[in-house]
Amino acid sequence: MNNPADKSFPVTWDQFHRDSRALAWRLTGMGGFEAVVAIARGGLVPAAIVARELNIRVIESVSVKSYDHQSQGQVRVLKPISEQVLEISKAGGRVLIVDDLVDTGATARAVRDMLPGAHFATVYAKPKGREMVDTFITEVSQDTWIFFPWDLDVAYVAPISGGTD
Ligand SMILES: O=P(O)(O)OC[C@H]1O[C@H](OP(=O)(O)OP(=O)(O)O)[C@H](O)[C@@H]1O
Ligand SMILES: O=c1[nH]c(=O)c2nc[nH]c2[nH]1
Ligand SMILES: [Mg+2]
Repeated sequence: MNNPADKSFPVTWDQFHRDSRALAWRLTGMGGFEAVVAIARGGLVPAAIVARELNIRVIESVSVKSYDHQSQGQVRVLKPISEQVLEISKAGGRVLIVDDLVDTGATARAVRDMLPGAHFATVYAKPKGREMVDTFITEVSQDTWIFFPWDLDVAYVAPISGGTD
């Protein structure tokens, strides 16, 4: 179980695009990947960006859910990986799994078990889960909650001094 995080790390669309591109750069030269598996929903956005940069056309998704707001529960698989992509991996083909972040590593562990030997990449990583990931771009502390642009809106924020004017 995760405690609600103390710190927040808001990410804009520009920053997320830049960080996802940086992930693609880091993955170049790691061998031609035949397919990308995006962990929906958060992994869909970086997977699209990475697949575009690395010219990968076979895109699969696996739907895994474990959080209600900031509380973690059991990892539930709502949509499995297709036989076609499992076969690519079993035949020795390189498969790239992409997610937006790894936190406790529970999601990554569940998906890794489905695709042993695949390369696992995330844009962000927290310390508890980073060992589960082969490649990531930015590490944040465990007590930080990352706010992704698709979960945000532009809103008023009170001054740092606490005053209202
Ligand atoms: O390392 P963990 O502790 O397992 O946490 C990381 C996972 O949690 C979030 O997904 P979530 O299950 O909230 O679903 P979503 O992608 O649809 O937002 C995030 O996108 C990762 O997939
Ligand atoms: O939007 C999110 N931000 C996070 O830091 C996080 N950790 C697990 N799941 C998460 N979702
Ligand atoms: Mg997710």
